[in-house]
Amino acid sequence: MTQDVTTGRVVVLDNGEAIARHVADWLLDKALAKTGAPFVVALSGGSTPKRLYELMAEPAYAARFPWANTQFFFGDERFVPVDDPASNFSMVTTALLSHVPMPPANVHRMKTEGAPEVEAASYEAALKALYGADALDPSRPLFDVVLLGLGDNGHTASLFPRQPVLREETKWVATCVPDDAPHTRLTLTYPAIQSSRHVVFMVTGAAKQGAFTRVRDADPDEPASFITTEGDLVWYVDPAVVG
Ligand SMILES: O=C1O[C@H](COP(=O)(O)O)[C@@H](O)[C@H](O)[C@H]1O
Repeated sequence: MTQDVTTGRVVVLDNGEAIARHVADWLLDKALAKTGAPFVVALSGGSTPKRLYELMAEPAYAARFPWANTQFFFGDERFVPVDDPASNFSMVTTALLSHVPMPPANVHRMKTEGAPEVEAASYEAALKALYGADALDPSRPLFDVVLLGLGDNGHTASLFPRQPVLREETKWVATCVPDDAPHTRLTLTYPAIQSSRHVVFMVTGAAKQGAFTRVRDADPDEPASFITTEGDLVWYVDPAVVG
């Protein structure tokens, strides 16, 4: 089922498994179609993306995916040690990276060893090095795909309600200290996410219904209401999300 909403297109699939399988197939097609330049993806944390990563690690899928031509960045990270269970990098490593022949140099984790502001600046420098410029050109998006989730409280990546990072117009990567969730965060900012060919939200479960409804109604207090892209934006949700 597809329906129009304020922000992007909404596709309702049966459950998280169906969403993960659909996005895995779609991502493989996009990756194989990208030739002559790296396929650049910003990965999300979260439970539904985790199943996507597990599917990508399956041998039949992994054998077809162009790992060497792909660059993985992260949309956000909790400022915890790299092996902490709360680390998005740790989750992606366990679900995917430890099973596939991805060149380590193609995986760009958000580091948490130094001060948060220093690590945010360092990550932005890595993105700029890949992009080959310090200014984003709308005709040449930074990311092929940005994967995103939606928190119960309306956050996406680590763009949390009421936080100064929501007003960031210059930086590509910034810190965020949520007042209603644990851990300082590093996150892509709105301008960096906007510099994309595709934004894909994966959202499941009744707990997300309230936040999703508010985003659909363009509630200005929901950070996800302001996600934009130079390309197309799709919300993959299950029936519990739309209610
Ligand atoms: O904190 C985070 O949560 C969001 C949503 O995760 P979910 O498990 O509730 O779907 C996620 O998109 C983000 O990457 C993560 O750091």
